[in-house]
Amino acid sequence: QSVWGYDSDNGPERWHENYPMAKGDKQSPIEINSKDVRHDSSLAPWHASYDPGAAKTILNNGRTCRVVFDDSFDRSVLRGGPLTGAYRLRQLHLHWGSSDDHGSEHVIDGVKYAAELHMVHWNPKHGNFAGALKQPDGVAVVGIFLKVGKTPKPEMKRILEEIDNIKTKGKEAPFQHFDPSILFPKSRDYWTYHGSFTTPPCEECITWILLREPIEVSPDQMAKLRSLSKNGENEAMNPLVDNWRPPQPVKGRVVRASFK
Ligand SMILES: COc1ccc2c(ccc[n+]2C(=O)c2ccc(S(N)(=O)=O)cc2)c1
Ligand SMILES: [Zn+2]
Repeated sequence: QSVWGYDSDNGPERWHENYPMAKGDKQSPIEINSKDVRHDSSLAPWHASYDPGAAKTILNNGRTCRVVFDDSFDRSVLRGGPLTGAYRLRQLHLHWGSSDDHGSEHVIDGVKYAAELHMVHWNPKHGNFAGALKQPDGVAVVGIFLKVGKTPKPEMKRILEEIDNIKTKGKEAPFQHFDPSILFPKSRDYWTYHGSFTTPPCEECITWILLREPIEVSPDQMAKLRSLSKNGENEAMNPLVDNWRPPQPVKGRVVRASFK
């Protein structure tokens, strides 16, 4: 069974063969065009209250670099914005390109960012993550765009320093005392719409909250991400890059903005 990936023989164009939801009408990512966005003054601000002690490990699963958090109780939660109730932070991960001019999954007015960071939260009213995947209000993902610049955010350093310990697929390292809210940009402005996981099985259970202001990373921080391998330690190095799904059909969905 050909496991899904981002190569020509198992990439986004073929995911629907094993994961039919990939052809649904609420798929993510999407291209956001400001002219089609509707400012919604009733949208509340969002709030994250994360416990740095909830961070557990960082791992390379051959498709992304992921930081995992303890989500066994309401320890690190996201509230407000378009959400009802508190959603528990489960993991964060990234998508990036082979060069700085692309790599993000969502595209804003034609702009592709070098990378996109996803903070994944789930709604505990559905019992557990697996249950939440089956609900339209099951999951909330905060998306932060990364652009390459000269004043990199020092907080990204922490994640990228760990990269040396998880170079190959399957490698995991302890990653503790980390509060991911330090990665948030100054502005709280966001777009929100209903969509799906951007990886198989592509369930349509996600309330997306995309932050308007990108954060900056340095060229060598991007090079660090690109030094991860898709393969295991006893296999040939195969750079883990271009792990992004292209924009999917909007199909009449409305993207709302918290800002004018
Ligand atoms: C059974 O084990 C799993 C484990 C993880 C699963 C998953 C099903 C869907 C998404 N996930 C994810 O964790 C996941 C995948 C994609 C995204 S994304 N890129 O933020 O849409 C977020 C979260 C099943
Ligand atoms: Zn993602």
